[in-house]
Amino acid sequence: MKAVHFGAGNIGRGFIGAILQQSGYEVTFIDVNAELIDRLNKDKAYEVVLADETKESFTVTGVSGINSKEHPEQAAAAVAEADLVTASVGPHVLPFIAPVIAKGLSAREAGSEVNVIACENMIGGSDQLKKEVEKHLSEDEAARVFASSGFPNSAVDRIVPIQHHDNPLTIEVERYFEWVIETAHMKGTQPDLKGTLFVEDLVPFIERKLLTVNTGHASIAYNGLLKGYETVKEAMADQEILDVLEGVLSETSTFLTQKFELDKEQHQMYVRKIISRYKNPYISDGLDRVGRAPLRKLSAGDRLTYPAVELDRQQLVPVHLEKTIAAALAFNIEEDPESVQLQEWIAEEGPAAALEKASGIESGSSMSERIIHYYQQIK
Ligand SMILES: NC(=O)c1ccc[n+]([C@@H]2O[C@H](COP(=O)([O-])OP(=O)(O)OC[C@H]3O[C@@H](n4cnc5c(N)ncnc54)[C@H](O)[C@@H]3O)[C@@H](O)[C@H]2O)c1
Ligand SMILES: O=P(O)(O)OC[C@@H](O)[C@@H](O)[C@H](O)[C@H](O)CO
Repeated sequence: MKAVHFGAGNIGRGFIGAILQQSGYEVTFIDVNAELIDRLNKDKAYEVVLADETKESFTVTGVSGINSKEHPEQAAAAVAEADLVTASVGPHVLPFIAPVIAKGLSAREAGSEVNVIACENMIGGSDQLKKEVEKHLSEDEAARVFASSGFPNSAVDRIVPIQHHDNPLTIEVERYFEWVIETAHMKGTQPDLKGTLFVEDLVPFIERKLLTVNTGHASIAYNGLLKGYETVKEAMADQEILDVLEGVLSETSTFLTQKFELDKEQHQMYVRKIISRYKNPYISDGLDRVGRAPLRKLSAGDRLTYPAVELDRQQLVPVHLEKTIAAALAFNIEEDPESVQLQEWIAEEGPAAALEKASGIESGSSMSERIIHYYQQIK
């Protein structure tokens, strides 16, 4: 069986590629990073190390790579022959991998079924990828391609920080992982993927994950940076950061347990497990990585604004989410293009207009005023 995975980065190598290989797939990574692709083709294998007291490691073998910047036709040919296509490139990169996927799917043998699964931190990631792919197909081609290609949404959870090893392929990951895949939009036989959960409706799973793991993470990053910390580990040793984190997760818990009628005690256990993962002493994760792409993180359907606006609609004031949104406005990392853009908007138009542009929270609304009040306090 052949799998093609777009994005040979942290989650690609450290999670999805490893699961695919352990499930019997021969994995071809497609990436634009020449160093990674050349090394994959040279070594045909890489090492995954578990970030805990055991430091156990295993080798992912039988892998190769295609540089889609240099060889887009080879990348499309790999998609045409694949039994499964997956991606973890970041939500904003989906439009750039779509042409190759469209070309590959169009070139498949008539009726040969395949699933394309986006493994990104977003709600409806595969739906979004399908929309991007559709832009590169005529109406007739789209009807033919989508009759045999499924785009099941998925939720992926495993903390993989930025890596610093002599071998650029080596990857250190936490032992914990969760990969949930939606069956509703799947074509053909369900793939047999080790340790993966298949569910009819992904919405409760992706929202629970995004609004717990990622909202919590964002609060540690944005509030931690304000206090001069550089890593999650440093920030987690500060009681004030822990208090905001508890507050944020209590607010998203209120939203999630109501919306999905979750058992409160079980959800609390889930929250406690996530907090213990942030405290993993064997992982050093930069707050700049965790807070990266603040415009995406502040956007209306993402981890901060979405739960805050929903709670506000219920006349509940989500103080901790609002304080975290204010802290996100202050995220100022010059290597991060979205941070640069955000700071330009703030400088040119003021924080309330910048907040509205990023999140859709209307300038002059009571929520905007509270957030800007916190932002002025920070400044
Ligand atoms: N790292 C984590 O802890 C983690 C956990 C769960 C989910 N995710 C999600 O996984 C996705 C990837 O995150 P990551 O941490 O692995 O990032 P990453 O930067 O390590 O990996 C992304 C990879 O995509 C490649 N890429 C960029 N443009 C491309 C293109 N046009 N075609 C092919 N490849 C391209 C990059 O070169 C890079 O190797 C994101 O959506 C992220 O939210 C990350
Ligand atoms: O990848 P992002 O930028 O959406 O979010 C940063 C982190 O919160 C994220 O990568 C987590 O480490 C991951 O989602 C854990 O499963």
